[in-house]
Amino acid sequence: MALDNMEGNSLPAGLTPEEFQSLKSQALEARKLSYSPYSKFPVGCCLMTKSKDCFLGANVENVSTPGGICAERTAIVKAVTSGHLSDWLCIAISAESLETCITPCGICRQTIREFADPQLPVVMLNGDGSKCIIRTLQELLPLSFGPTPGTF
Ligand SMILES: O=c1ccn([C@H]2C[C@H](O)[C@@H](CO)O2)c(=O)[nH]1
Ligand SMILES: [Zn+2]
Repeated sequence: MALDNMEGNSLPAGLTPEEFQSLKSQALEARKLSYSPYSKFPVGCCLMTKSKDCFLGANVENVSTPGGICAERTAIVKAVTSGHLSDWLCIAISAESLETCITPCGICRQTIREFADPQLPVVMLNGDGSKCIIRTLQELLPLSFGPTPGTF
């Protein structure tokens, strides 16, 4: 419980408490955009840039399972194709479980790594935002293989 609450986490740098609340509620809200008839596991994502622009994503599945895409990568492709390649402030995700905070899959961690600094905060929420785990990308993907040699 302690780990999943704000304890051990610090507010992502550059965010006011109000902006953090908004980030969390947008990640929760984004679940409504999910197309997940196969898993019935809606996931929402809010990617916030340093200019506080928010890109929402949700998982979009396919009858051919590998054709599905996670919420995180949906938000990422929206941000990148809107010109936001290198100015990310943080990324937040939520599924429906009230007990457990969702954590990003390996492919999404690597996709985040393509564009973000290893210090990017990743905010992992439970289903109503009452629990939260915040870790840097580096903590989620140690010794990462990224596009800039020598940065892990
Ligand atoms: O961090 C995650 C984990 C899972 N999913 C999606 C993929 C699939 O559509 C469904 C079940 O795994 O949840 C995400 O979008 N993000
Ligand atoms: Zn993923």
